[in-house]
Amino acid sequence: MNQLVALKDIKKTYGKKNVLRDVSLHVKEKQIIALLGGNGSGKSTFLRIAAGIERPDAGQVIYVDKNIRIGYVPERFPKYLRFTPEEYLHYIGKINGIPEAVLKQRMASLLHRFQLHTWRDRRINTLSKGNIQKVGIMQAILQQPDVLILDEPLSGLDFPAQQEFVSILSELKEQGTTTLLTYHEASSFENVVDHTYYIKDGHLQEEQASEKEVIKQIEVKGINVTDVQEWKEILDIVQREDNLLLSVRSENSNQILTKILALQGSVESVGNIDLKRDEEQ
Ligand SMILES: Nc1ncnc2c1ncn2[C@@H]1O[C@H](COP(=O)(O)OP(=O)(O)OP(=O)(O)O)[C@@H](O)[C@H]1O
Repeated sequence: MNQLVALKDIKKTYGKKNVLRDVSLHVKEKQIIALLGGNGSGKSTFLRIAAGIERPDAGQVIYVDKNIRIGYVPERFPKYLRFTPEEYLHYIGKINGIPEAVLKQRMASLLHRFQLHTWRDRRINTLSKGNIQKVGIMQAILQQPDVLILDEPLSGLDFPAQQEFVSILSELKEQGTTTLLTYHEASSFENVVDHTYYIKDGHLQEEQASEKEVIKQIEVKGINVTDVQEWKEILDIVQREDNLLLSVRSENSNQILTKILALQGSVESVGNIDLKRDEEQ
C-alpha cells in the first residue's frame, strides 16, 4: 500500500499549552483512520495541520505527491453562505476543474443520497445545522479526494444520513481515498475504521484490536419492552422516558437495527458504552 502523507515529529503550542508534543503518523492509501481523544486533546489541531491549513511549530508534513487532492470538513462549516447548496457545489466543482457533465452527475447523486435535493435551491444560511453539515461534507467529497479530512462530521446528522455517509466513505475507500476523521460519540463509523489512534497528553497512540469496544447502546423510540425482551442478542434494556436503551454486542448491532426498523421503531442514536476522558484543564 502506498504512502500518501507523512507527519513527522509534529509539535504545536498555543501560549503555554503544548497541544501536540511529538506526533508522527504515516497515512497510507485506502484507509479509514479515526483520531480520538478527550475535549481539547488536540484532534482538530492535528487535522488542520494534516490538511495544510495550519503550520506546526516543529516537524514536517510531507505529501508524497504535490498534486494530492485534499478534502477538508472543519468542525464548524460556515453557516452564513448566501449560496444555495447547488450553487455552492457547482462553484467548488469548477474551482477543482471537474468537467461540467461529471460535476452535474456527481452533484445530483450526492444531493439525492443526502436527502438534500429538496433543499438544493434554498440559501445555505437558511438551512438547519444538519443540512449545512451535509453541504460541508459534499463539498469535500465532490472532487473524490485522495485524502479526506473530517472533523466531527456526524455532528447534527440524523441517523439515515449517518448511515449513508458511512456507505459513501466505504465507496470512496474502494476508489482509493484515505479518510482521516475524528468523532466523539460512538458511531456508525466504527465498523469501517481500519485504525484508531488516541491523542493524549500531546502524544498519539494506536489502539490495539483487543482494546476495541464491543458493547453498543442503541436508543430507540416507538417500540415497547415487550417487543424486544425476547431477542437473545440484547444484553440489557433500560427505559428512558419514552425511549428504550438497548445494549448489544457490536457484532450484533446491525442485525438489531434491522429488526427495530422492521417494527417501525425509530433509531435515535447508536453509541458505545463509553469512557470519554476530558483533557481540557
Ligand atoms: N487557534 C488557537 N489559539 C489558541 N488555542 C487554541 C487554538 N486552537 C486550539 N487551541 C487550544 O488547543 C487545545 C486543543 O484544541 P483542539 O481544538 O485541537 O482540541 P480537540 O481535541 O479537537 O477538542 P474538541 O474535542 O473539544 O473539539 C485546546 O486547549 C484549545 O483551546
